[in-house]
Amino acid sequence: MKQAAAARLIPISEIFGPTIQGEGALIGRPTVFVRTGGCDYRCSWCDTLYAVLPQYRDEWQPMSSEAILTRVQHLSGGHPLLVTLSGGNPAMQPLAPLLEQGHAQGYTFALETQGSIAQPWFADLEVLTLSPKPPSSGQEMRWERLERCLTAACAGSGNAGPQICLKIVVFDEADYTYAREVAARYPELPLYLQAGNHTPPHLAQEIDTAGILSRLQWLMERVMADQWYEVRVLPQLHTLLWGNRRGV
Ligand SMILES: C[S@@+](CC[C@H](N)C(=O)[O-])C[C@H]1O[C@@H](n2cnc3c(N)ncnc32)[C@H](O)[C@@H]1O
Ligand SMILES: Nc1nc2[nH]cc(C(=O)O)c2c(=O)[nH]1
Ligand code: SF4
Ligand SMILES: [Mg+2]
Repeated sequence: MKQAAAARLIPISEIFGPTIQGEGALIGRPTVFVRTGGCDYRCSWCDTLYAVLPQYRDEWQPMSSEAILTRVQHLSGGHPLLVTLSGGNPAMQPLAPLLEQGHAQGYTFALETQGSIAQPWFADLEVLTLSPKPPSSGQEMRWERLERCLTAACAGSGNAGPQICLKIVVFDEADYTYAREVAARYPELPLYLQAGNHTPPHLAQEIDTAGILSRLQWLMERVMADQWYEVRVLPQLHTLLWGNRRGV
């Protein structure tokens, strides 16, 4: 009995907000972030390695879904709002009870994941952001896994299923070509290009905002030159506002 309860605990790296969602389809939207610990990927430029690498495990707090929701309620002053689940890879965690309990109190949920692990509870989300990793990440693309995530999100019987969107980080021409391939495979899904931050904490002392903005400019010009008019091009707004600061 004790063990079953322990199995439902979720390793939490941080819970913070309300802040604005700095990325993708919901950019600018007030939200509280719940960041789970642990990831099945090791992207070369990951900006949240403290929620990825096992060496940080001691900093992750095992929490029940009730305790997570209590913290979210405290931060939001009891006003239901959008909760963004990120990580690490939050798809590794048993989040169905959190969604159920949060929904009962009026909270809505968006999830950020790379699309490597599918969960039946994807169907209970309001928004699912799939962020398949481009060549610069050093991770191998497994299309069948992304496909399984899409199937899981659409398989729910009780509701309409989440709004699904794709978000691809672009650093260079090879990443851009990859993004075009993703768009060609999934023409029906809204796709966001996100200019990469080449100066995450483990790679630089300080953020290079000017460098990020010139990549964003290159990316916009690249998209216009291709007359690619269905895509959306964005920076990480929180990075422009707060650099590599945690908890914002
Ligand atoms: C830290 S990840 C956590 C969720 C999940 N593991 C994922 O990758 O989608 C959240 C988002 O940040 C993006 N990201 C991570 N490092 C970045 C960087 N250096 N520059 C731009 N975006 C980055 C990821 O690609 C992902 O879209
Ligand atoms: N403000 C803000 N927006 C974000 N969008 C995605 C984030 C993430 O790390 O998953 C993030 C984050 O850490 N902060
Ligand atoms: S998948 Fe996400 S959290 Fe995991 S290493 Fe890559 S960017 Fe970081
Ligand atoms: Mg981030």
